[in-house]
Amino acid sequence: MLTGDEVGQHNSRDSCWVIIRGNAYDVTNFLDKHPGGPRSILRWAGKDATEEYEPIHPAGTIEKHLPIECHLGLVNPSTVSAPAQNTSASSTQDPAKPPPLSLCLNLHDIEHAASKTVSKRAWAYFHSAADSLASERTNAADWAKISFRPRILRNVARVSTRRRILGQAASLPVMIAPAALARLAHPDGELCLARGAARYNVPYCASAYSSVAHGELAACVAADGQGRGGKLFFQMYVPRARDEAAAMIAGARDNGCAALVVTVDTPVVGRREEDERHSLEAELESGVYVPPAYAQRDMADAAPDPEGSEPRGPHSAALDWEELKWIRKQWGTQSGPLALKGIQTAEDAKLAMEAGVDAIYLSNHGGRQADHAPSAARTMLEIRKFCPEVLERMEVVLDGGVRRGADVLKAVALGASGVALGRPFMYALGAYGTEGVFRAIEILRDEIENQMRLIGVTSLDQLNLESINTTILEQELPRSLSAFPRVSSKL
Ligand SMILES: Cc1cc2nc3c(=O)[nH]c(=O)nc-3n(C[C@H](O)[C@H](O)[C@H](O)COP(=O)(O)O)c2cc1C
Repeated sequence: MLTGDEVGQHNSRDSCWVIIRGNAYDVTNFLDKHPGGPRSILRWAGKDATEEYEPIHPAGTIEKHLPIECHLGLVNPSTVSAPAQNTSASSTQDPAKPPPLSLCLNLHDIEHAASKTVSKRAWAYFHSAADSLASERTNAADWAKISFRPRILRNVARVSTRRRILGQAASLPVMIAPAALARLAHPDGELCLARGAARYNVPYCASAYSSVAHGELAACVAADGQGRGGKLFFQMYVPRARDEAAAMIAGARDNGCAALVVTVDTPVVGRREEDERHSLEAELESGVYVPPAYAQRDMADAAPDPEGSEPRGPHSAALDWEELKWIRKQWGTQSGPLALKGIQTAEDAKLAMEAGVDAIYLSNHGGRQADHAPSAARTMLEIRKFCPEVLERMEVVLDGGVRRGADVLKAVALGASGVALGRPFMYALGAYGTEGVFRAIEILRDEIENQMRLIGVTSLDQLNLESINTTILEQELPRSLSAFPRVSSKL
């Protein structure tokens, strides 16, 4: 059995050992492969890193990524000193009690409860958006620019909210968007989302960076013990190495994921200043480096790229339409649809169609990637104006700034089969765990049903462009695009 002192001697970039759950690991050769960058590991070189590691890594991560010879064996616990710096920044404990869940009447109330109760680190990660925050603000503002054209006297005693999303039956036109690292805010993490998906039969698109193992999520989504069940989709960030990408795709298939959603708006991670600021402030306060939950900055200490100046982020910045063909082949056509997440222009929607993709997912990543990016509502209208054939040939889902049942219905009227929400579900699980996720879905369900009655529709397929007024947003669309020379200026 090793001692804490022995491990402590390997505390540098040249020889870096860490202790996790009582075992020592040699991570020297893994430093530059770590998706979060080497610095966040080096901070723990020679020490017990369990507290930092636990909330953000799913079970089995070490076994998957470290060759067996790097597993050094047990460390005598009586020889290991407690972590010197237990910064409140990394705490997942919730110091304040949220108000009773019954007082949350809408998703904004849940967000408010989360802002008071989740750790500062989790809040900074969930809440942050890129640069000037313009993309995030546009998302909310653009839903408000669309109004309804309510019809009356239509017998709306019974309404149906059923929908198919990425090929799967769902009880609502709602999907849980991929969002990473939920265990930063709650010990059950993404399991809370999976339970919500199972109970209410809505799809859950699990993030590649889920802090709960995908196998566990798949088992949880498949049944909630009462004969209900949802569907799990897998969101993939394409890694640099093809063998890693192939393993991810095979894993998604093995776990029975019913769709592969490839995120294409993330050649580098957006500059999320709230997240970075929290990390810097926590570092100042504690005197030790506190990594942002997830940011490009942490890559600064990675070894230089021998090939030149390609960004050192965790995802492939070299991903292109050619590489997509390879992904298409790996996933095949039997396992469910392949969707591209992060489409933001009519041109790329058309290219996706020509590339044989089954569905597009309009998104600016909740305003966390490109600054001044268009909202999904705007992109949808752009597609309708310049290449409407895309909507006949491919399913469209979208997200960004959706906070009300009315927003969901506007998106459906624009042509979306499903509408995803990211932050609201993270806030819900952060403040209230699984019950919070249940409540968030119930709020959306009630708002959707009520609004359907108030605008005179009894099923979602009755919604179309005549159900809404998009004049304000249309005025902000590009007048012409060289890729579509023969398009009229009307929708
Ligand atoms: C905390 C957080 C983590 C996220 N993680 C991922 C991810 O791992 N993969 C991904 O494709 N998108 C990710 N996103 C983006 C969401 O999938 C989604 O596009 C966005 O949250 C939608 O905007 P909304 O938060 O306004 O609903 C994340 C968003 C948040 C807020």
